[in-house]
Amino acid sequence: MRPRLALIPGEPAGIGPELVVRAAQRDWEAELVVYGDANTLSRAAAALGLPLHLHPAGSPPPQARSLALVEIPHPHAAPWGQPNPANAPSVVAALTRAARDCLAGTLHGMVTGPVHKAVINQAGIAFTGTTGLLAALSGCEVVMMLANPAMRVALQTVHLPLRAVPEAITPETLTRTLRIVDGALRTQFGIAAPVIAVLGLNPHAGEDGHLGREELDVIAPTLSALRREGLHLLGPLPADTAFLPEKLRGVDAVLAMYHDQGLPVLKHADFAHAVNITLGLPFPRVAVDHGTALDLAGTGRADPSSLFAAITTCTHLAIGKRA
Ligand SMILES: NC(=O)c1ccc[n+]([C@@H]2O[C@H](COP(=O)([O-])OP(=O)(O)OC[C@H]3O[C@@H](n4cnc5c(N)ncnc54)[C@H](O)[C@@H]3O)[C@@H](O)[C@H]2O)c1
Ligand SMILES: N[C@H](C(=O)O)[C@H](O)COP(=O)(O)O
Repeated sequence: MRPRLALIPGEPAGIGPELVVRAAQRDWEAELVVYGDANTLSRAAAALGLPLHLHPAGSPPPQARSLALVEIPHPHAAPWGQPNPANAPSVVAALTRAARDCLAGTLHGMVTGPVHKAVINQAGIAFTGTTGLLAALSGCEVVMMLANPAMRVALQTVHLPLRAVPEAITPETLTRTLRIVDGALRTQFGIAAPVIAVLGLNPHAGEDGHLGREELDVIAPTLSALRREGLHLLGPLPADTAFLPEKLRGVDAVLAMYHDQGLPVLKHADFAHAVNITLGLPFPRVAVDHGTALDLAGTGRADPSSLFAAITTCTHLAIGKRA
């Protein structure tokens, strides 16, 4: 089966459009259908001095390396590096249409470029990220997991202010997260008995309650209950040493309690080849691990490796290969 995947450039003033142009220079195992704005993509191709061939989705490609396009126009041609909130509704519409087509089964997955959360909120659209949008559209509980050749890191809490994190870690939410991660590692990644290393929240995993009680009161008892269900869980582990290479040996994923507990380590280990996978959806969704990089937009200096890894990962997930 040749999977058909949506490819969504994201914020038009960022590096997403030029990364899509870079992807268009290659042959892919999957059929890529861009949900985006032809004018923005053509401007990105001109900025890079690269060819770009687009044809309407549903019609046969007129030549090799032509990308199918579902046209979702942006009302403003925003200069590179200067997002315009007036484009936010069409940015969100591209994500929404692709997700609906995945849910309807006409697409086998979606690959998303970077969006600018603040600009979308400035437009009056409440938006914590594409992951949250997809959870709402699909009615599914989801977990964000980033992965690169060095490690996989899933997040218990994602785009929350730090002060809201402790109260978001409850036996119920932690149980739900760990069941989703364990289930996805088994079914999507083909790992028969996955081992998940669960980090503590506090320094030194709470130091027996002297530096915080979340480990004793919430995390440890939840892990004990889930171990009785057959999950292979380590922890709660002190986060400062959990990522040492010898500690990661035999670990299939790390569960971090909050965004910046886990992601800086993963992005430091290999920013270029990391991807962001949404677990728990009925279709694969894989995103780049980086943001809109407004400082680089239009310069041709943005590295397309994460987008390429996202396309490959989504293809493998869509055809049921181990990723
Ligand atoms: N997948 C996503 O949609 C996604 C992911 C992360 C951040 N964001 C959003 O992007 C916006 C900007 O975030 P930020 O500035 O914190 O992070 P960023 O990733 O956009 O930029 C951080 C640094 O990394 C560099 N960088 C990023 N991607 C690069 C690439 N492909 N090649 C070379 N260098 C690259 C940038 O130039 C910058 O110096 C925010 O709104 C954030 O929420 C979106
Ligand atoms: N937390 C993600 C990262 O650091 O890469 C990113 O902001 C993207 O989130 P969404 O997939 O929810 O847009």
